[in-house]
Amino acid sequence: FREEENTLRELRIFLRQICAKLARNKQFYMFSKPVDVEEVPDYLSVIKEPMDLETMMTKIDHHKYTCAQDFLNDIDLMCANALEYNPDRNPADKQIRHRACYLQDTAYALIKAEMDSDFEDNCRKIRDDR
Ligand SMILES: CC(=O)c1csc(NC(=O)C2C[NH2+]C2)n1
Repeated sequence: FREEENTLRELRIFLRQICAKLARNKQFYMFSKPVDVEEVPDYLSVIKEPMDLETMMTKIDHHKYTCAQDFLNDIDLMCANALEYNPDRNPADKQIRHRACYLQDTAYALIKAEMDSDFEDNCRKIRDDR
């Protein structure tokens, strides 16, 4: 199982690079840390499972992701949360929804461009066998 641990270590290194790149983008700053309930008091009454890039970086370090799709599932959650919490037609909501979709597409494109599909297939086999 040494090979499996080597594969998962390589996955974590790769996902940290993706996560850091997304968190560096100023357009995604509202996704970079958990929503501050002081600033947005009703957030947790609307969004049952919050997600953000800092939390995702911690999940990488805690070995919570065994394949890229698990990571992308949290990206999808973060995006869905933003669309749910910002449904109105006003410019502020529209901009946050646009940024959420842009973040999601960027994450998928980065992973698809830089990840070998055989590597991801191997990771999913490790996940499914566990
Ligand atoms: C992370 C996220 O989706 C978020 C943080 S603040 C916010 N929305 C607002 O502050 C108001 C604009 N209409 C509500 N959405």
